[in-house]
Amino acid sequence: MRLSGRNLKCVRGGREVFSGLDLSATSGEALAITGPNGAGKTSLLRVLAGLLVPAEGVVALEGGDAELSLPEQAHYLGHRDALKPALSVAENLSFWREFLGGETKDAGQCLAAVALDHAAHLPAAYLSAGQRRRLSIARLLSVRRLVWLLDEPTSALDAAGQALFVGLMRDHLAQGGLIVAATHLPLGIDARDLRMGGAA
Ligand SMILES: Nc1ncnc2c1ncn2[C@@H]1O[C@H](COP(=O)(O)OP(=O)(O)OP(=O)(O)O)[C@@H](O)[C@H]1O
Repeated sequence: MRLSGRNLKCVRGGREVFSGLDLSATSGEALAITGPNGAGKTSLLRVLAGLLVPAEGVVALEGGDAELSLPEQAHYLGHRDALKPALSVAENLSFWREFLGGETKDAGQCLAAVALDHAAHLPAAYLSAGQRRRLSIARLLSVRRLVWLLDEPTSALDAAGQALFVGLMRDHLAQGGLIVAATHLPLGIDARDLRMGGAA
């Protein structure tokens, strides 16, 4: 499987954020998108996730499921956690499993994998920032999708949470997944670097 972007151009608010951008990542590989604030890292991830239409260029996924679009085969983890505060931890995960569909893994195991099983019945509104992040990561585990598009995935995670996430990313790559992650911090796994320019 290979995710690629060719000659991508992104315009936001009438201003060009990037242009002529090429990238690729294959199964088992991680690509770290780095660069200063405002360089366009989030914008690029949103283009790959199908949430923003590029002004020029194409995004393609080769070797995936021909019957599904790229967004249907990708998890997009934004830098804000997409959680419903009134629902419990377990209910949030159930919501995502129903919404995303496809092959799922046992919810209890996924919560245990991010060390949140003890909080399954707690409303998401009561979670700390790091716990919210862990619950968002549980979504990646809960519904099997091979492409992980991650925006600052380790933000708010403590040292134990970061170590745990490194293990989960390694497992994902070993199982044929691929990762594209925008980050200001080292990901903790072997990754190719895509450096974006631009000023804050
Ligand atoms: N909805 C929008 N309308 C207009 N401009 C926007 C919009 N969203 C983002 N931008 C602009 O696009 C540029 C790139 O933003 P983006 O969030 O992609 O950068 P980034 O590299 O992820 O930054 P950071 O490291 O701060 O997260 C910035 O100049 C930003 O102000």
